[in-house]
Amino acid sequence: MAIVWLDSTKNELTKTDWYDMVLPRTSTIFTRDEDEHTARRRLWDHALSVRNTNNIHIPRTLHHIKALHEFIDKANGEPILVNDMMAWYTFDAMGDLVYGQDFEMLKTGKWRPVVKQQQRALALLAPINDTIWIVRLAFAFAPFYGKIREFFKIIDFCDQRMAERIQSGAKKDDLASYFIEEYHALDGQRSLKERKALLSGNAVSAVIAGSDTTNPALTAVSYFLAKNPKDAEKVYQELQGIDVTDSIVLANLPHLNGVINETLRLFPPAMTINTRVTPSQGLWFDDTFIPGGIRVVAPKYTIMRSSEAFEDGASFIPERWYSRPEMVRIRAAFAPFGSGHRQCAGKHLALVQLRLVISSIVQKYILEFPPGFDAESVEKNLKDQVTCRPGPCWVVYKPRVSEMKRALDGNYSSII
Ligand code: HEM
Repeated sequence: MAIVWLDSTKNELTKTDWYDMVLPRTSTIFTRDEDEHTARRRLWDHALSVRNTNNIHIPRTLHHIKALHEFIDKANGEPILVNDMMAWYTFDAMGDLVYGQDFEMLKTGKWRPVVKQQQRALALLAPINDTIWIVRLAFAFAPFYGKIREFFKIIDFCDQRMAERIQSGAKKDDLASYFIEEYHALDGQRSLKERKALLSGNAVSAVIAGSDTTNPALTAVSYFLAKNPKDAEKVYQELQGIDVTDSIVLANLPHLNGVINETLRLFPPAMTINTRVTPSQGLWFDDTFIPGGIRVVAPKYTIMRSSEAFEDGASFIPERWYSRPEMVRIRAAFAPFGSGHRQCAGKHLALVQLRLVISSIVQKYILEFPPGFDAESVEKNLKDQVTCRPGPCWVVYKPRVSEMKRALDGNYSSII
């Protein structure tokens, strides 16, 4: 299976020049050197370990989930543009996780200009993803030109937050503390310039890799829940009598996790980005010889919808993940987080966040599309812009209490 082969330690595929995009900055995601990757990855595996995620990062997230509910309540039943709301939630939560600083977009209900600019810059970069040398040239010779300047602003923004974080000297349990520790630990082994590039690369990787992926996943799951009320109801039934802040219990709810898997399968946040290049001597993939220096990609969007791997692959069927396993023909084809030694370092954090946010929302609200809204447009307008961008998705969140009250009122009036 191509997805697994791409990052198998058994072959010598390496990352393409796409990963040079933010040079001289580097990090576990941006380095193309395998030994350097192993060394840098250790820090991320430690920082985002299951233990740290459950004990440190997730308790911080609960505060942002509360802000998300307050935002929904403020809308008072008016349609909400889910794409914006989830972008604000994920950037606020990642700002806190990385720097111990809430970006407060949910609270203000407004974009931080720098985050909006970064999204626009990624949209611009998308069509020239495979010719990253054009982007590098533009970065080198026209850094102050329009959209390119916008891309740099998010980097400057992350660097400024990191500088503030270092200056404050505070000992915090955020991700920055791990990056700063590494910065100091490499003193004497690496030049100051290299250490600064690593510090900056780590901060940018954390904010972008952590937010721009969880954000489309949460938008897409809201779309599927509004589109498939029976599935939302099944999740609601599973949540009866359980503590929706208990991430261990949530990990074992079959329909909730089926909904998440189906969302990540049909709208994979990283649709095609992980490109690799073949070694100079070339290599075999099954019976196909691929010469050296060729870029290869296993596009998740296409593979995860294929009928070879999934029966009725284009349909949203959460049951295939628990009661209808015959509908998953090739299990290894499901790899929204990548696979092997380069797979997502934040997989556990992302899954726990998705389970917490979705279950807390389903427990409290019924999701519906506003009258006249063309729901199919969310999928029709889906774009691959480094990460996945669902089309604008408008949803009304009806509090379940008022639903219950309406039903009761109805009963009373029929009795009277
Ligand atoms: C639903 C959410 C997420 C999805 C689907 C996802 C998916 C992926 C994928 C496919 C890769 C491989 C990219 C490549 O090789 O080019 C990756 C790498 C990575 N992700 Fe995620 N990600 C998610 C959330 C997160 C979160 C919350 C973090 C936390 C900061 C994170 C941090 C990283 C890092 C550091 C890497 C680089 C790993 C390495 O090369 O060693 N991701 N992610």
